[in-house]
Amino acid sequence: MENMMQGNKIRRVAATRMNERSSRSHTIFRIILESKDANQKDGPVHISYLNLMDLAGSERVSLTKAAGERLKEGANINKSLSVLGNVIRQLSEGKEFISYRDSKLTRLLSQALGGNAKSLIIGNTNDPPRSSRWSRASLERKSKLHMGSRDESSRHGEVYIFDHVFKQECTNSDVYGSVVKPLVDSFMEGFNATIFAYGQTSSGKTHTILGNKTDPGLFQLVSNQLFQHVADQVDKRYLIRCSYIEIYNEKINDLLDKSNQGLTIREISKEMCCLMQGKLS
Ligand SMILES: Nc1ncnc2c1ncn2[C@@H]1O[C@H](COP(=O)(O)OP(=O)(O)OP(=O)(O)O)[C@@H](O)[C@H]1O
Repeated sequence: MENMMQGNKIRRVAATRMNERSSRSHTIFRIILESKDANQKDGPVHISYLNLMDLAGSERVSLTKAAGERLKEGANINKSLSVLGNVIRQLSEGKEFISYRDSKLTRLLSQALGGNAKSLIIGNTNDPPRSSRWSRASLERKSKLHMGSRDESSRHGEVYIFDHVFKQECTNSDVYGSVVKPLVDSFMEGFNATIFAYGQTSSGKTHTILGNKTDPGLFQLVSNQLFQHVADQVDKRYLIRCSYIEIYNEKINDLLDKSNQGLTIREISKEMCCLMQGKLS
């Protein structure tokens, strides 16, 4: 936890007209869980990944009045979010070719988005919203119409289905209990999972992931559940590894080690992946 907080100090943030501490990079906090049967010395090792993503917010220059370096950052943020949107659309339409390689963000997430990996997108919205379509009142009203379980919003032929719409006064723990915990349960059962905080600038994405003393964020809540689970499973042995990186202007920087900047992505074959999971040995 302390390392994570240290990492946040070197994450790129800057003041814009929309947010005094606006994230200028996407961050990926990744937990890798390795587990094996405590009674089987050479038994298989199961590996699963959980990514907690604090995406930088999409920006409109007309609102942020960005110029110079801020403008360049904003352009990179918008471009990578657009690639992420394309990838998610291609996956949901079952396309054969998925354009993972169009941005560092999607390259790093390729294993966590495809296959039988599970994803959850938490859409944060501003108050007042930039568009009435995304106002809390509008979403809450529709949520009530749909008995609070699923919500649909349709305009220009687009249909959005929400698992849940939360009220303005809800806490990170409310979000965690309703929609995040089931995903973390799957992760501990061996599925790869990714949770995105997504939305416009200054809509509270970083607050969702990091929280504060009175309203702990998802990072703290996931860690609590994970370590409690590990402590309860006496017949299993676990290894937990973490990484915390940012993608800033298409450059990957290690937030846990200041000297480790401009990292390159190395890909491993599917066979090697299976070997690592103890399926072929
Ligand atoms: N639910 C909340 N409770 C209390 N404060 C909040 C909440 N959501 C957001 N804030 C506050 O609003 C401000 C903007 O939030 P935050 O920085 O999390 O937005 P963001 O979506 O990550 O923005 P950006 O994309 O520009 O980085 C911060 O000062 C944050 O502490």
